[in-house]
Amino acid sequence: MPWAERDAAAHVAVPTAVSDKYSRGVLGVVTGSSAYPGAAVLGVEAAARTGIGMIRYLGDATEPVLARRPEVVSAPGRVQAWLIGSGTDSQDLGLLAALFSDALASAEPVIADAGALESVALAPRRGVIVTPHFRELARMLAAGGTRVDVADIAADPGRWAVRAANRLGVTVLLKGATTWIAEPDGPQLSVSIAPPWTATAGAGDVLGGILGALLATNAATAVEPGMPARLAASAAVIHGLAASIASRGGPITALDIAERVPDAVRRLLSSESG
Ligand SMILES: NC(=O)C1=CN([C@@H]2O[C@H](COP(=O)(O)OP(=O)(O)OC[C@H]3O[C@@H](n4cnc5c(N)ncnc54)[C@H](O)[C@@H]3O)[C@@H](O)[C@H]2O)[C@@H](O)CC1
Ligand SMILES: Nc1ncnc2c1ncn2[C@@H]1O[C@H](COP(=O)(O)OP(=O)(O)O)[C@@H](O)[C@H]1O
Repeated sequence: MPWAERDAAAHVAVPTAVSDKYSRGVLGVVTGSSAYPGAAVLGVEAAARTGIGMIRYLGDATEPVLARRPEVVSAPGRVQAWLIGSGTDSQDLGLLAALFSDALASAEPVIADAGALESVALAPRRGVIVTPHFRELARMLAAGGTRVDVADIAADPGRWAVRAANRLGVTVLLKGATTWIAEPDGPQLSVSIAPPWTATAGAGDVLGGILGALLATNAATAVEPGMPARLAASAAVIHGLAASIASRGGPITALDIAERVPDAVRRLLSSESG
């Protein structure tokens, strides 16, 4: 089922007069590495610009993250959701492996991307959302004993997203020109609003940050049946809208997308109230 702008608008948590940074929601972030520090910067930037109470960054790229976003806290503590894995390599995790395991063993919702995808296979549960592209999904399925060519996934991505959700036991957001979302025994959603200029390095890291903010700020309902898929699809709508606003028919960078996220959220909220 296509997920529309009005559907996404209903999943943006708007602060009120009684909100404070903790009641709005805190996102824990374990992303980035010496090989890919930029992925951490992009995810944090996008989460901050989606609207969130606070971000705790606990990965290996603290210096560039704080240089870009001094609002970010690098001390451990309570969080309402986790974003793990963007900009990491599953073969070279070092101390990050334990942080991934802790997040997956917690009760909080978790987005697992890139180098954290393999950790999920060991600990699937409700409230975990994986965000692979086609190659990453093929690798995840192969690790679970299902051999599939990347070309086969590309030929029928919607069906593979549903199959993967049911086989892996987690919500799958499969990235591409159309983003397909499937929750085990739950909603099957799709979003096709991003312009092809979105196919650029780091755009997926930005999506992870947007989704992290939506999970943390909707913490009270985020793991209820159907909600992981709806929040994931809402993040894809905000991402695609931000990319369209940034692009206006021309080229964009991932950071351009993150910087236009407030405009995308504003547009969703004004169309909802109008
Ligand atoms: N700024 C950043 O820090 C960025 C970090 N990223 C991180 O990079 C890591 C790897 O992500 P990928 O999606 O690349 O992982 P994949 O493992 O899916 O892609 C790598 C594959 O692409 C192939 N490849 C490499 N260069 C190629 C070229 N010029 N032409 C054709 N094929 C080529 C490689 O042989 C390899 O098979 C992840 O941790 C991801 O989060 C990416 O998001 C890009 C931006
Ligand atoms: N042809 C396309 N048209 C529109 N959006 C696309 C297209 N190709 C990729 N995207 C989007 O761009 C992002 C790419 O993410 P990803 O593959 O993880 O790249 P990276 O790892 O470099 O961040 C995803 O949100 C995906 O849905």
